[in-house]
Amino acid sequence: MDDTFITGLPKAELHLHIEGSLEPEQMFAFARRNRVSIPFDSVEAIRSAYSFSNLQDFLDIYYAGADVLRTEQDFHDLALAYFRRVKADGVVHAEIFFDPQTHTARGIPFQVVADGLAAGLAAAEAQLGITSRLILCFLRHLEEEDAFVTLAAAEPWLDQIAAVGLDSSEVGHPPSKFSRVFAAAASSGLKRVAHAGEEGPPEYVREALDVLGVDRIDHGNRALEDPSLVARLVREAKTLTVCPLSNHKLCVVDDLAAHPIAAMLKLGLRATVNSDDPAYFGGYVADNFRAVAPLLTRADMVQLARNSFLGSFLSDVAVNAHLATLDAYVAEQGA
Ligand SMILES: Nc1ncnc2[nH]cnc12
Ligand SMILES: [Zn+2]
Repeated sequence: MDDTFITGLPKAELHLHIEGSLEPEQMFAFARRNRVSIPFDSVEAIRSAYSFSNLQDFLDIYYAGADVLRTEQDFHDLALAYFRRVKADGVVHAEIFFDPQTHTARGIPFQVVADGLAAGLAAAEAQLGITSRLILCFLRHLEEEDAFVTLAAAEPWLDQIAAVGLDSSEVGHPPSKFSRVFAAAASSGLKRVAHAGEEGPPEYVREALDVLGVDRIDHGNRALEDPSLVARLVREAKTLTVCPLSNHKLCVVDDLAAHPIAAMLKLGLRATVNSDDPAYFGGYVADNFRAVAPLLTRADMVQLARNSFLGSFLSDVAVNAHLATLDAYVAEQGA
C-alpha cells in the first residue's frame, strides 16, 4: 500500500484518549516545569517500561504518567501537540476522550482540565483547521456515585462536551453499573459511547447498547464471538472504534497479521481505525492504518475513512461535506 494514499486519506479519529497522547518527551518537560518528580531518568527508560500483558498493566502506568499534568497550559499544550501530530496523518476531525476523575482525584479542579483542553481544541481549529469534540469518560473501576459527582462538576461546560464515555478496567465493571448516570447524561442532551468487548464478554456490548443506549462501541472486538450480536450491530449501523496497535500491545489480539478488522468490514460492520493511546502503543492513526494495511484493499481503507465520518457526532451537513472531499480524493487517486 502506497503510504501517501494512507496519509492523504481524509479521516476522523473517534477513539483517542488525550492523556494517552502524552509522549515521554512531554512527560519530562511537564515534570520539569511543574517540579514533579517521575520515577524515570530518561526518555528511553520510560519507553522501555511500556510493555504490557493486559489492559490493567497499561492502565497502572497510564494513570501514573498523567500525574505530570497540572495546569491549564499543560492540557492546552497536550491537546495542541496531538493535533499538530495528526495533521500529517490526514485527520480533519477528532472526537477526544478525557478522564476528569484521573485529575480531580489528584486535586486538579475540573475547570483546569476542561478550560485547558477547550483552549487546545480551539487553537487546533484556528491554526490547523481540524475540528473536534470532547467526550467525558467515567472511570468504570470507580463507583457510579463518583461519576455523578463528575457529571455535576461538568455542568458549566456541557455546551463544550459532546458525549459521555466509559473507560478503564473493563472486566468486573459491566456497563449496567453506570445505567443511572448515563440516563442523566442523556437527559442533559449528551451522546453516549462506551468501551465494551475489549477484554469483556459480548454481554457487555449488549448491555452498552440496551442499558446505556450508546451510539458507538469503543473496541467491540469480542462482539465477533456472538453472531446474533454482530447481526444486530450491522442492522443498527453501530460504529465500532477499533484500535489495532492497542489491541496488539494489550494482547487483545496475538498477531497483527490476524487482526479482525478485515473480517469486521466483510461482515458489514461499521468499523473505524483509531489510535487509542498513541504515545503508549507505538503510533498515531496513520500508523494504525499502516499496521493493518497488509490485510486490506484500498477500497477497504476508503470504507474505514467513510465510516469515521458516518460514525462521528458531526452534523449531517458536515458529514456530507467530508464524504464529498473523500470521494474527490478517491477519484483523483483511483481506489
Ligand atoms: N484501551 C483502553 N481501555 C480502557 N480504558 C482506557 N483508558 C485509556 N485507554 C483505554
Ligand atoms: Zn480507549
